[in-house]
Amino acid sequence: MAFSLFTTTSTFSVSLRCQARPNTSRNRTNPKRLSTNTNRRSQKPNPPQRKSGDFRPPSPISTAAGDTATTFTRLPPKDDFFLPSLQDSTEITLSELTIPTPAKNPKQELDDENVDNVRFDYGKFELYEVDDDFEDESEDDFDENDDVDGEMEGTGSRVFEGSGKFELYEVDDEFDEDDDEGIEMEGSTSGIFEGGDVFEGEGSDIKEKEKGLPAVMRCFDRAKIYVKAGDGGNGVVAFRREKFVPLGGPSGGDGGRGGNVYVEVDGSMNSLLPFRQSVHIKAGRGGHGHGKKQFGAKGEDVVVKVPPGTVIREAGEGGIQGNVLLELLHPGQKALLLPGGRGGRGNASFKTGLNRVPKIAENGEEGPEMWLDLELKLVADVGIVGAPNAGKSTFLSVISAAQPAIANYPFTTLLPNLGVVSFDYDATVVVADLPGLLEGAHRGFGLGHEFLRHSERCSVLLSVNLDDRIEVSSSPSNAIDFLTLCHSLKVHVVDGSSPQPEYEYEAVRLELEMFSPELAEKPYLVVYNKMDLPDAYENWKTFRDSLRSRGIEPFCMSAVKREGTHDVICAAYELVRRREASKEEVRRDPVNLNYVADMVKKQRNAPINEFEISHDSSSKTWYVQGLGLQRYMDSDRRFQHVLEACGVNKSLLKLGVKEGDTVVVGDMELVWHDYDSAGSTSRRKWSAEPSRS
Ligand SMILES: Nc1nc2c(ncn2[C@@H]2O[C@H](COP(=O)(O)OP(=O)(O)OP(=O)(O)O)[C@@H](O)[C@H]2O)c(=O)[nH]1
Ligand SMILES: [Mg+2]
Repeated sequence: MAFSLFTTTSTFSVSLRCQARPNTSRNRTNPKRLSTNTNRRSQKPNPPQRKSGDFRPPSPISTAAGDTATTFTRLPPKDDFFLPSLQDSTEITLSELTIPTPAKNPKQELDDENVDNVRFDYGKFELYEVDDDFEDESEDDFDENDDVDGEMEGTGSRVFEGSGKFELYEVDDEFDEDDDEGIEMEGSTSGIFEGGDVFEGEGSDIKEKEKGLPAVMRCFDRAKIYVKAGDGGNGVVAFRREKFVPLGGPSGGDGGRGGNVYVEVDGSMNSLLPFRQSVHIKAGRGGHGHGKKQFGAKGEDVVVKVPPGTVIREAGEGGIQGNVLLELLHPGQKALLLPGGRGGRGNASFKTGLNRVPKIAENGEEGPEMWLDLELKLVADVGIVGAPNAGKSTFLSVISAAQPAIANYPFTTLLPNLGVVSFDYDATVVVADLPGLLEGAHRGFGLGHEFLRHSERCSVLLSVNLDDRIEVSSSPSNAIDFLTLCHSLKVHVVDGSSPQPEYEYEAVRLELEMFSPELAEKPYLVVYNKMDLPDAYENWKTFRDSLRSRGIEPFCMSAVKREGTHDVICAAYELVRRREASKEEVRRDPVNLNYVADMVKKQRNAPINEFEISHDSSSKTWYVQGLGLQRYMDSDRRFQHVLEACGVNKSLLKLGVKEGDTVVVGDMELVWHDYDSAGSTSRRKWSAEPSRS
């Protein structure tokens, strides 16, 4: 009985990527075309020459002597600039409000078409290497079966090392991503340029809207990166050759292990912005072994620095989120994410009493690789929520040294502001002032989900009520996403001067609940603001009674006059402290941050005699699956011994394998031959056969 080796086709994803490249784009016909354009663009255009007869506008300011004076333009004050109608109107519903889009400059009325044009549309880009000798496509004999392994390495490492030549070209929109493994590169680059919206599982309309936001308004709180641990170096076959040392024996050293990929929390980071630039992160590969029993060098480790509050997931597909791998909250936390591949053994390691001249060596193990989705959730103890214009930023500016923008129009705050409130030497509370919430925030209205998500981590939410011109028709908008970032508390600020403060309070609350019931369950304080205004002062009692009837004791304050603010923040601190104390018990179990690496190691060390066999009778194929078996697939001869030793052959025979059946083990296809010649009863013979086309 014997297996004959059939094929050992490697199925690295990257190999496909390389194969499909020549057919992908029309630009392939002349890959240097865009680089030429780039050069051209870098040449400054000549300024238009004024002809003698050109109209020259009269100078707006002229001195008596007739000299032209310099003129300066000043922007109108903010109050005039944004939603001027608010100043006069008596009642406006929040649902009627829209966020000021940067493209919509009141001075430059743009129709919808123009607005679209103004948006930041970076298109899709793909990077590929340009061959120096590449002149004409007809001469390009691209052989798909070329050493793919080598190309894969070259492409990856050169991206980061800056060597080699790369060109940026635009990819056709109709380009079918499924046909080409280049998707990997493309996916990453679009991840760079389009921020997090690509990876969200939200409605397409929301994605559209986010694309329109300029970079400063988008939070860089999502990123998609590719990490790869280094491959192990190969072991070598070498023999000691020295004068006066006859038959020196095997001396091939082992390969070095590949570099590890670590993830570390860097307290000085507050966004995932750095991952716009570097998406592919690879650890170094281990050095190969050498003669004289010299071991290869270890591959260089890489440490991926992330801000506190980063959640790391396996990259999801088709809008489905992958599993959470790690949640890194505290500065200094460091996790081993992917361990480098083990170095292969050199022939010196195979020397035994029976085989004193081994001529085999192992290849290094491949380093594991994966795409990761990173998501940053701000870590604050207290989140301040409320309808727009309630006075949230004013409150933060009073209780901390933070200086957020404050103005009398909604959506002054577009990104959360963090402030640290110090009570004592070691007692501090981090407070996040979140953008205002509007009706529909839980569906992404306003700045919607982006902000709600961040509020999840706040311990306590403070809620500020407004009173003035704004009536909240039914719910909040922006801040909800950021609330996810606040640890344990929210302070709900209500504008006391709004016509119906209770209604506003209810609307914000409802929006929080609709976004996440967990979020709504977090402890919160309700603060009635703008008590210095007569309307607010009058409405206070009604508001208080209405909340008391529901078992909530609201606070009142005037943030502008700094009255009542101290009580609020002290109460918030007390709540945070209590919550932290209750959390201590939960934290007793130390979190194993290296469990991903442990899983990878476990898979590597899987015993070879654990395997499963399945049979497809229609194609007469047997499938053998076993993680441990795959370790030995580098050497054909040895692999067949392994199959024998670990009992795969016996099991197949028991199950009824027949002459000519195909046996698939991992990437290898083998053909089963019954070999039972007289005189060699127990010996099995293996013969290699040409691979199947
Ligand atoms: N009279 C009075 N006005 C206040 C008080 N607190 C805030 N304001 C005013 O209310 C307006 C809005 O204040 P902000 O702090 O920007 O409100 P916000 O809740 O942060 O608003 P958004 O960021 O747009 O959601 C500003 O003009 C403040 O001066 C207060 O206690 N009394
Ligand atoms: Mg604000």
